[in-house]
Amino acid sequence: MSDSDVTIVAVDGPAGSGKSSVSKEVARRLGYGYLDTGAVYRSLAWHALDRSVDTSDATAVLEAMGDFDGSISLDPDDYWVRVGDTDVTEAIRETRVTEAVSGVARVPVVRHTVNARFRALVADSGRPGVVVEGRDITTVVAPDAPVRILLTAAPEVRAARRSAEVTGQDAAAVADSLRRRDASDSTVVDFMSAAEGVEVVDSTHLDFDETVAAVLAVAEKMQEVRDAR
Ligand SMILES: Nc1ncnc2c1ncn2[C@@H]1O[C@H](COP(=O)(O)OP(=O)(O)OP(=O)(O)O)[C@@H](O)[C@H]1O
Ligand SMILES: Nc1ccn([C@@H]2O[C@H](COP(=O)(O)O)[C@@H](O)[C@H]2O)c(=O)n1
Repeated sequence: MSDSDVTIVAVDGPAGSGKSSVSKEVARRLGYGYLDTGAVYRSLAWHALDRSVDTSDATAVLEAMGDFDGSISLDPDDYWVRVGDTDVTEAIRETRVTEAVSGVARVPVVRHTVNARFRALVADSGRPGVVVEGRDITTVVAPDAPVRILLTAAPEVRAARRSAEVTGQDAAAVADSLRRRDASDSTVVDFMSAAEGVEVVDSTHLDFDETVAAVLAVAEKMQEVRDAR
């Protein structure tokens, strides 16, 4: 990714830390594209479930990947995710997909394949920069990005924010779901602590606008440091 002229703002963090909503707004403010890498893993999980594949079976997941025809918009103002001709933007947020996605994401060949896709999407974005968010963007997908941020918030705050948007699910169930997904995902990549050179933005005591401002300030500072070298 470092060969591309496109500036990358890499944002990682645990489930519900605000990566998608904050990164999308940061992309708008910077005039950048926005790449939601979790949505790509989710669309692959949706596709596997659509094929009635057992997503804990790595061989079956790989087979399902063979005819996966996914696409994603990098426009923060016109965001969509598709599998073939089917718009799955909403469907990939369903609980059944959320529960299955970690199984898909733990398959090494899957990760390798989608990472190559992420790099191509950024390089071909036609934008001066792209905010790329996920779990391993600062460490694996774009370790040389000029801006690398770990976006965190206390577990109970993340659970409260997520349960406020999920109607019909109690707060304890939401907290448990976030905890289980983080535990499972953490066995594959470390996104709970910042790698060397990665700046932490902790939004526990920040509202949404303050968090966007904090990320923009860190991005500006890191970009200046890089430019001064
Ligand atoms: N600083 C903040 N203050 C208040 N609410 C916030 C803040 N940051 C994010 N939110 C809200 O928290 C919820 C979770 O955010 P978001 O979906 O962006 O997280 P995420 O890290 O992308 O989650 P996931 O990993 O599950 O996809 C959303 O409702 C979002 O609007
Ligand atoms: N870089 C990434 C991004 C995501 N994942 C996996 O996808 C799941 C969904 O991601 P969200 O950001 O939409 O919550 C996530 O739980 C991981 O299993 C990943 O492995 N690497």
